[in-house]
Amino acid sequence: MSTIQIDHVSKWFGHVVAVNDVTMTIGPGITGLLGPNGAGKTTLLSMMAGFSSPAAGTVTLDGAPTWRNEGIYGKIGMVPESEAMYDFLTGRRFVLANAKLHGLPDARAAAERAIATVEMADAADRPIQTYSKGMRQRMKMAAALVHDPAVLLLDEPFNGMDPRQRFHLMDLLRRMADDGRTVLFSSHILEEVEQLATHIEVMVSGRHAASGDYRAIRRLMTDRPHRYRVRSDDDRRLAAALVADGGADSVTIDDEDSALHIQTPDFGRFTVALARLAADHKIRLHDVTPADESLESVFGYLVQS
Ligand SMILES: Nc1ncnc2c1ncn2[C@@H]1O[C@H](COP(=O)(O)OP(=O)(O)OP(=O)(O)O)[C@@H](O)[C@H]1O
Repeated sequence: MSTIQIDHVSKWFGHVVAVNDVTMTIGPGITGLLGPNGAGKTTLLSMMAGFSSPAAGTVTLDGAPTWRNEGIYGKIGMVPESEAMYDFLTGRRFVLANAKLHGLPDARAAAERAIATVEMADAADRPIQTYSKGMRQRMKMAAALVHDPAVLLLDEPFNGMDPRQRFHLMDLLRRMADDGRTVLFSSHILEEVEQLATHIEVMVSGRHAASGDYRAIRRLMTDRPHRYRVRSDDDRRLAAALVADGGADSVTIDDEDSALHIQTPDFGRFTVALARLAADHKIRLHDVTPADESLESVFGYLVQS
């Protein structure tokens, strides 16, 4: 089991601060590195992989610096976003070349194993230029997995994939994580991260904006309004009670949806008040659903702040 520690890391290109004093820990399981274009995700990944140096701070893998440390290449597999792949080679030769670069004792067997893992054996003798986007991505994965690394870093791996390819790659990454690997993938697509990651790190404009489970991130932002959808056996009486209580910014009765839509500045106080008011007025609550706990809205708040 491996852990990457990023400690007060900054990196700039001329006047552009790509990564600004970022500290985070990436452990086993699947972590989603989320942020809009230009947030600094690729720059951070390349420092984790040991491809570039931090201008300030340190990036370590299991305590050893990733920069200028050949030893870490045996532990990390990186799937870059770029499409460059020596298109004239067959998939098999491409993966085998990577196995040889790693100096593996039985490069051929390692390449075959990696190709089988990504389920590309049938297409392995075709030139890469004949592959679809999803097939290329899988061969890039095979090349990154050829030395059986403990850490897998993927830069925007789902870009340009159709839903079936996306599903396949998600399944593969879950299997990698189940084997105890540390898997980190970057994305600017909220839905991808929400579906796959057990842990999320959010970058906005080079800064580390949030960390953790996305619901927990949402709750941390207590100064933001929270929206709930509440269904009960008497929505009108419940709405009146909530308005009288004063804990909500707005209460709307949605007849079409047969629900109340409530916005409150303090979710902790609201959830306690809601249960108390329902009991006091003998109103049965059918369900209480946070209406804005999708990653999309979390991200929206973070980008605004
Ligand atoms: N080699 C470079 N030279 C100059 N500026 C760079 C270089 N690499 C990155 N940048 C700048 O650093 C910032 C962060 O870029 P980075 O590629 O790390 O972001 P990102 O979150 O990966 O975005 P994307 O999803 O668009 O790749 C951007 O403003 C980018 O223009």
